[in-house]
Amino acid sequence: MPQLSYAKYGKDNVRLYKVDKNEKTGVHTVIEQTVCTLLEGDIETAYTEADNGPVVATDTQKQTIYIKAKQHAIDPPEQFAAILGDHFVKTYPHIHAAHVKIIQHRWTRMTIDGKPHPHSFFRDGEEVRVVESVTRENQGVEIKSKIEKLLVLKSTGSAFYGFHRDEFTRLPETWDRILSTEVEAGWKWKTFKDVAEVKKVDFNGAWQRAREITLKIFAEDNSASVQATMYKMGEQILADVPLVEEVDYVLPNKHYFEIDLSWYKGLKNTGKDATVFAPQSDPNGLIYCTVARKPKSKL
Ligand SMILES: O=c1[nH]c(=O)c2[nH]c(=O)[nH]c2[nH]1
Repeated sequence: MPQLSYAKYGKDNVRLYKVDKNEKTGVHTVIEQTVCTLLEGDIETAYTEADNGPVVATDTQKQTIYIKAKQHAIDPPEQFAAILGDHFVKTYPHIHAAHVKIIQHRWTRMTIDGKPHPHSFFRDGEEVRVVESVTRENQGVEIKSKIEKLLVLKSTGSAFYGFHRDEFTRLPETWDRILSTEVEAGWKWKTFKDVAEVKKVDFNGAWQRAREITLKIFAEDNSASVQATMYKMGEQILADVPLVEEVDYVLPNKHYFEIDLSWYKGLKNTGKDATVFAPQSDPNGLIYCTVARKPKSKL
């Protein structure tokens, strides 16, 4: 006899825009997000007995996002996620957990004639700021903040040598290579007991710090490998943001291949003479790591 072993449901891809208009200065500040809410609880009969009684409609969840966005700040997104989660578990006695994911898109203020423009913005890249939260009834809120889709490249300052070699190995060692990746970085906060506790945290400062650390270490580290460089990033974020328990990175290694052009009039384009490369879309390396304060388990 089959049984429902797990269920959650909600509304995904709820697009949200909020503007703050400073009446005194005329300066507008805009935030655009894509929100997902998913609810868990005593909802089995909706699946097993076609009973819609316990179903807080996904449309209701969407309307709730709009109303709460009007009533509260939506920035920082971590705080807005906690407000939404708290609402769902407190309003509906049969809902015991609320998952909220918020993707915050970039709208960067334009500089016109050397001055910040009061109400015009541009999308400076596909990078997004992401928040994933789970609020559980009487158990507080777990929050993970993330940077995703931050594309970076360095044209030197990266090596890869001394790796294991056997009969399957073809890759030559290199002491100078191009390093490029699309950063996915996440930092998991300690569990907060309620929204009041969440409101005290400087999430925007932490996001800025994590981003600065990622870029600075990427640029300045004389990289021995993706693995060694990403570990340094994780260590530094843990050192700088005390409320963070764990940092993880997922970094694809986007390869740039040398092209031998010696067939054409002896052109030199390899080793130290390499200037024209072939960027590869696939396959790519894919390197994960999680850096925690206390050792939990061996890899
Ligand atoms: O930084 C790297 N790590 C690897 O594990 C690896 N493997 C590989 O082929 N190139 C690289 N580069």
